[in-house]
Amino acid sequence: MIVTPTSIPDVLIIEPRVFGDDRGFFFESFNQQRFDEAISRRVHFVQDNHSRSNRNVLRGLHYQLPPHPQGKLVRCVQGEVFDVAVDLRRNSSTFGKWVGTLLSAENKRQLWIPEGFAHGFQVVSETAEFLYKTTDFWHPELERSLRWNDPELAIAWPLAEQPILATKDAQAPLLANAEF
Ligand SMILES: Cc1cn([C@H]2C[C@H](O)[C@@H](COP(=O)(O)OP(=O)(O)O[C@H]3O[C@H](C)C(=O)[C@H](O)[C@H]3O)O2)c(=O)[nH]c1=O
Repeated sequence: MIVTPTSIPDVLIIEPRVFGDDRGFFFESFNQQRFDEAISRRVHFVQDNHSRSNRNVLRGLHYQLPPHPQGKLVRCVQGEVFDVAVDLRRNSSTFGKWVGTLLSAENKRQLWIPEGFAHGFQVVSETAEFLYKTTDFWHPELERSLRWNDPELAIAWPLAEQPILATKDAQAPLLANAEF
């Protein structure tokens, strides 16, 4: 697999080695040993999630507060999404900065988003199915949202029209007022 740091070095793009033949394709979507080597630490995923969304749905930006922040290994297995991570680590030189990349069934790319980041995606295909592994369990009492179109973040979402949002995301606080 090819591991490429993004402009926020701890956020990694992972491209698996895909084996194609006249039957189709095979690839290892997760290998504990190779993943730990890629991020230079032992990671223990405890939960797998799967969501399906229609075009222009924007899920996020979400994160969990300490003591249960979630690291996420995300991928798109049908359709295509623009996936975004925002650095909320107070002592980080890239605090408040974001990175984004297109994840699709076609490119089979994955994004590793460490603990301390807000995460979200916008669907750019007719539908998209999104899978991700998390390093801690869901703690709804610690879950927080960050406004997707906060001018301070200035995330370059790909679709111009108003996205389809959950109420909690439409009403999410700006970074200046967020709790983290
Ligand atoms: C996150 C989560 C949710 N739920 C339940 C709670 C709701 O009844 C239902 C939908 O939850 P929500 O609207 O929060 O789903 P998303 O908007 O896709 O949330 C996710 O969106 C962004 C992209 C993320 O990175 C987060 O992991 C996650 O917050 O699933 C669970 O039962 N377990 C869970 O781990």
